[in-house]
Amino acid sequence: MSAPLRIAIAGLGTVGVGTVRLLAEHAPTVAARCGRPIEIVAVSARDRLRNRGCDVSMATWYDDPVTMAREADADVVVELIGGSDGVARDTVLAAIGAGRHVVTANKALLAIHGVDLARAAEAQSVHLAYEAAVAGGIPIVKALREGLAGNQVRRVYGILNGTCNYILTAMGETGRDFEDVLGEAQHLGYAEADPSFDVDGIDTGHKLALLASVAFGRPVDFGAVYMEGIRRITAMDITFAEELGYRIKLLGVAEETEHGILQRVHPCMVSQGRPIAAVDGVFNAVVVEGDYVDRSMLEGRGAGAGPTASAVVADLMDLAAGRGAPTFGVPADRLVGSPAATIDTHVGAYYVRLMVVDRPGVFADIATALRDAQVSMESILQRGHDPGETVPVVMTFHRTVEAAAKRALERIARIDAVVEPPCMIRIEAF
Ligand SMILES: NC(=O)C1=CN([C@@H]2O[C@H](COP(=O)(O)OP(=O)(O)OC[C@H]3O[C@@H](n4cnc5c(N)ncnc54)[C@H](O)[C@@H]3O)[C@@H](O)[C@H]2O)C=CC1
Ligand SMILES: N[C@@H](CC=O)C(=O)O
Ligand code: NA
Repeated sequence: MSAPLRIAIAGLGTVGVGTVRLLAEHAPTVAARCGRPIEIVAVSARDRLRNRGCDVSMATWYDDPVTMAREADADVVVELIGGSDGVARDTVLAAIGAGRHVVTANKALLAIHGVDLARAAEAQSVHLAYEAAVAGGIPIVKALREGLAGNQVRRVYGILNGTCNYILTAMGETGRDFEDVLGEAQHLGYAEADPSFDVDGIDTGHKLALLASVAFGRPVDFGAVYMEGIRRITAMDITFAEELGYRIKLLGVAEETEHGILQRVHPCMVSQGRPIAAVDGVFNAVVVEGDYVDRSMLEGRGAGAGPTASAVVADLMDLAAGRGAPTFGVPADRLVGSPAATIDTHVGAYYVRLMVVDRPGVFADIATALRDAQVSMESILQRGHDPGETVPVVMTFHRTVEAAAKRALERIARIDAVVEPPCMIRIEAF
């Protein structure tokens, strides 16, 4: 058996500890499968004395991960700290500068600096691998880069944030509202350090930008991702969605359109019959639509110590076996910038919930706003009849261009009897 692959781990939190445990527990199979053992030679975290329930006594301790990345006698630095800048970025740059491969779970870092880091890695002839950064344990980066590489991808979409899917599922099952379920989700170890990254769609946006780069062979373009989170979804919307035959999921969608590649993150209504509608709890799923494969879906746990460590170790095993690949599927200079479409060009159907004061003439005002914006209503229903009180009114719009739907909603929001900003959820045809 060849010499061990020596690794240095920066960050011993949820994912770092999961990785240490997996490597200890599966050491013989890992070594057998990649032809050499993987040995942890150095570690770094904030608190040296903390009991993490895993053994890192074989490794040299560094208080500073950047010094470790520069000086430790390691072939690979595993960055599991998090954050798009600061110490995580410095650690990765130091590792690359010292000629070491990098494995990371840090989607925020790669969504913002991915192309520059890929270029830096290529200049040093080292690899930058990040399977854990997108949909945790689901091997989607590898699937896109290798298994589906012969296809022209038309669309890639999925449930990419376990925290949001957990919250939406719990709201649906218990009838509780968003704020009630949020704290519970945060205790499970899935949430980002800043929970708004999860619930405002930013984490999904980071992952989508990486998927879109590999799927469409273009530079990572996080700035072009439209993002909307789940804060405005109520238990009432989930109940209405059920009645209409849908489930509400926070999806990231990257697709080819006549205006360019559109990357969008927002709550979606998906038909109850579609496999992705049944993906619940912390589970993620990614669907790839390609010209030859048609449709392929992968489902699995997108967060948590075990699933994320599974992806980190898979990347390490590739490196141990000499199977490095360009970060985004092709060398950074061969990624081709193509036009980015904006959300206003999106064409689809819409669910709209209004809270209105129940009085004569309101429906007529709504109908006028729709006529003026050239938006065609498919259905409308009012629950409850309580003259003078506020009641929900739910409408669905036929397929229309988003700019027109927005014009209609701006007009509707100005009607006196409409007492809250409308809640609009896009209905997906897939
Ligand atoms: N928790 C999860 O389920 C998943 C996390 N990720 C990503 O993995 C990365 C790590 O996430 P978690 O393990 O959840 O975070 P965590 O907060 O549990 O662990 C972070 C670790 O980094 C260390 N650290 C922070 N600042 C440091 C500094 N200045 N110097 C040295 N060490 C420092 C902390 O001491 C801690 O050990 C993040 O990029 C996250 O987005 C990706 C997929 C799933
Ligand atoms: N906060 C993320 C963790 C994995 O990337 C999530 O909830 O999915
Ligand atoms: Na993955």
